[in-house]
Amino acid sequence: MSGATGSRRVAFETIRAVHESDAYANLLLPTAIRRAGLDTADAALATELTYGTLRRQGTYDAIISLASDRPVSDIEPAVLDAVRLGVHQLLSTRVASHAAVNESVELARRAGGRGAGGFANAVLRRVSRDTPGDWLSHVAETARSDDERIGLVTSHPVWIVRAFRRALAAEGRAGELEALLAADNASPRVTMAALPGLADIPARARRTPYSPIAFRLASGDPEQLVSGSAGRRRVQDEGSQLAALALSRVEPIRDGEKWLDLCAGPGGKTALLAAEARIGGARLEANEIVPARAGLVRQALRSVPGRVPVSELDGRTRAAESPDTYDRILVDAPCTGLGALRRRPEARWRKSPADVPALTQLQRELLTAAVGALRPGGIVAYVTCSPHLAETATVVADIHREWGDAIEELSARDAVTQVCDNDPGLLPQTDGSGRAQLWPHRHNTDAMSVSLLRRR
Ligand SMILES: C[S@@+](CC[C@H](N)C(=O)[O-])C[C@H]1O[C@@H](n2cnc3c(N)ncnc32)[C@H](O)[C@@H]1O
Repeated sequence: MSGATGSRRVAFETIRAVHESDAYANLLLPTAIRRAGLDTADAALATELTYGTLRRQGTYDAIISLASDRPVSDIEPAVLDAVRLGVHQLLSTRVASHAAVNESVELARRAGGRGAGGFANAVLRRVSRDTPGDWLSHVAETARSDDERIGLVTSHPVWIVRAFRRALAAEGRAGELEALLAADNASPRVTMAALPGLADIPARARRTPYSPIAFRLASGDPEQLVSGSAGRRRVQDEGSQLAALALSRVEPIRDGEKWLDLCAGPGGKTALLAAEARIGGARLEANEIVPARAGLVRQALRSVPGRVPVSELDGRTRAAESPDTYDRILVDAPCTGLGALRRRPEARWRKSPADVPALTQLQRELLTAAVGALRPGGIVAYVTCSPHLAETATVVADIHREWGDAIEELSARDAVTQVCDNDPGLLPQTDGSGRAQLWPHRHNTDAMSVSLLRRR
């Protein structure tokens, strides 16, 4: 199977797996594309259809509900996915309408029989009669509040709209909310890192504005570059690079320093810290609670000469076992991941506000355990791939309350800025903290938050 039909089938089956078995599109898609034997152009189409349909599902469901005159919860899930895929092609791609409709009708018919095909046909023909702009207006009219309108039009759950607005307001930029939400709906370019001291940025690559080790390929397959360099050139978001470098370069490394990466899986930042430690003469250790992910950390570390022990413990226990030991600790905490919605198309529909309290409790416990494992003078970087204030500013404020004068906050904004090739223009936080917040719409990175705390 190949061609546009093959692309649509791969997209449909991937979307089904995401909804049926909680699969991750970014993990499933490469295998599905390989199995279907898609060429580069068809693989790109399959990727766009899968990611676009999943990202914009909130908006499309509102449109389908209007066009079919029934709530989407009343539509058989496989048929609904076929219709969503059709709506995406009609409203957000240049795919010819007849192809979008006919192939989605066929997918719906195969999934649910002749009646389902007829239903999909009626809904998609109704959708094809209005422009994308008209549909956004129709959907906006159904909203009961301004936040709901923004959520429906930009395809974000309302709680995420609100969390983002608060995080932007914490630097006086609530007015950037719609730009941020729009950035979440665009496909990010693949960013790579050349591990310091082990690989150079390839001559044909384009530099990115901030990280001194980051680049993007104008053409070619990033995975080939990764395997061809034995992992010394790696795929890594520029924000993740800056978070790790902020810790490793916040001050000169003294020979023999002890470093710990407490929540290391799958090991992207561990590999970078290992390369930095190797240059500066520090000794890195890593820890990851999930054994399979600890395996990925070991794999990532193969690209860096030298031994980095990887333990598989709860980070709270791991840190508590080594009081007053480390000079630098990275706590890249488990979080909602709201800062990486561009790259994980289904993520916004998987998390809920109910997930936040348990995560923030764990984040506080990991961070306080890490502070306890620092030597006097040692520094912990508390990093989240989320701008949600409950996971960022509030966790750090709680740790300040707990540790009082025993810790001081360093300026993570200065530390990140110092590392950058160009000034990222990181904005001060209204809470007066030194926290650095990166943003997809401003920096073209994930929305990483970095705080640096020194133990006195
Ligand atoms: C945000 S990810 C870390 C990403 C990683 N630093 C990188 O750059 O590749 C957080 C990790 O923490 C792990 N984790 C969750 N709970 C943990 C705990 N209690 N102790 C240690 N690790 C934990 C998760 O399995 C996950 O791999």
